[in-house]
Amino acid sequence: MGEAPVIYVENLKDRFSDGFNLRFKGFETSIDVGDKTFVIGSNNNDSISSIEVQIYDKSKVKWVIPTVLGTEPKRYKGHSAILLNEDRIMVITWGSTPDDCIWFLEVDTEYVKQQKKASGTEVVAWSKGVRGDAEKPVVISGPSGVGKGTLINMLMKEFPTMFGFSVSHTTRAPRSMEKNGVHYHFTERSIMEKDIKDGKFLEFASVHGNLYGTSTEAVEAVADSGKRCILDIDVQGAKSVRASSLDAVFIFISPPSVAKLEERLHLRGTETQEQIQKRLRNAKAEIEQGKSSGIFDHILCNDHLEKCYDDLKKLLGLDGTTSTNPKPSSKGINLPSKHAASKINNKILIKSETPGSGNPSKNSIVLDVSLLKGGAPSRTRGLNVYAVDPNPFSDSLNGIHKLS
Ligand SMILES: Nc1nc2c(ncn2[C@@H]2O[C@H](COP(=O)(O)OP(=O)(O)O)[C@@H](O)[C@H]2O)c(=O)[nH]1
Ligand SMILES: Nc1ncnc2c1ncn2[C@@H]1O[C@H](COP(=O)(O)OP(=O)(O)O)[C@@H](O)[C@H]1O
Repeated sequence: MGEAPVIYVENLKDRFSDGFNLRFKGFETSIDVGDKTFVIGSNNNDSISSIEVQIYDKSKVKWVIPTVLGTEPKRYKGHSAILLNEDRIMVITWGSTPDDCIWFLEVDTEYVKQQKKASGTEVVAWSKGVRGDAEKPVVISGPSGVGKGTLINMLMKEFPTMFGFSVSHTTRAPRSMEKNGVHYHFTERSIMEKDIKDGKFLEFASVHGNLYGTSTEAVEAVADSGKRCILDIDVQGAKSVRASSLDAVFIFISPPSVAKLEERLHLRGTETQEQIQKRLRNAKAEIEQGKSSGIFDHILCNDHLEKCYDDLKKLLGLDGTTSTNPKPSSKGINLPSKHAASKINNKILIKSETPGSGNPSKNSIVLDVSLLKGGAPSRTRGLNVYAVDPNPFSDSLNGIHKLS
């Protein structure tokens, strides 16, 4: 069956005595990937920092502190670490809440390779693990004034439990009716630039002279609530999302003519004449790109609003033939607060090590990682969870049943 020990908890201070000061005050694990050892340490006594990563490069005989991208796990009591596919380490935290106990530290995925190349430094990236799957997000692009916001509002009004809007960040000033946190997160450029550098954004672009971007959290919060996420982003942003790990449906809304676009922007009355002219100049390139770049799965012309809305609903399978019930939000995983983990093929067996919990197989859980999807900078979805039937005579994974 090929069960392999997968937790390597060692005292690295003894193993590597090259004078490098390991900073962890709490608990640490190490995992070998190629000629590197990744040491993940939690600082239990520290009120500020929770988890750190250090790398021992055996070929260069030196320690490296990598750039850590993404949102890391919150403070916890300890963890198990398991290498998957030679490119990511599954970190199962002890004593965390059910929705916060499975994490992936990506060490050599495509995303990490790209980031290493771009920064010229050692990079690792966190991605939170989530049970089950989410519906594909819907990316809607098109020139300013074409009617994206109007169409999205109609959809959200008709199907309030089904769709959720990805609230972007922007450095542009709010319009009079816009609310912070609802229409946009209005933010300072320096803060947004730092968050982008820290890997918190799925995509960003400079549009009409302002910075706009979709944070990973904006999209994942909608998916976590069981709703289908809608993104209203420009063509550059759509191109970035297309190249990312997020699997989405891409729709371009085109105007019947540039003259109609101009008329709509004037009637909307939210921009100055100068701003309108800038948006119209950009519109021509956006329409060309939208129609020819191959980014978009569907192009809809918004001439007559009701007709365009009906077409949009058809594309999304909302023409009455499919159920419009929202998917249940992804549930967490109740893990024993202290446990041992081992890997058998694509299954991770987690056994309780909590004193007094009795029969160890009683609290055993299996995480199936064969259908994982996504990854940094977003969540890693597709985790399946099974309970193992209590069986004092067997350590095997026979008799497992899926937890709903
Ligand atoms: N790349 C990217 N573009 C965005 C984002 N949010 C909004 N945009 C785009 O920025 C452009 C300007 O948006 P906005 O200032 O709200 O003006 P409007 O399109 O005229 O209503 C539009 O093309 C939006 O689709 C984002 O998070 N990322
Ligand atoms: N098909 C349409 N025909 C005429 N006006 C429209 C149509 N669709 C949207 N509008 C109007 O055009 C303006 C711009 O629409 P909006 O949704 O704000 O565009 P965007 O979000 O793409 O910038 C709004 O005043 C809206 O009411």
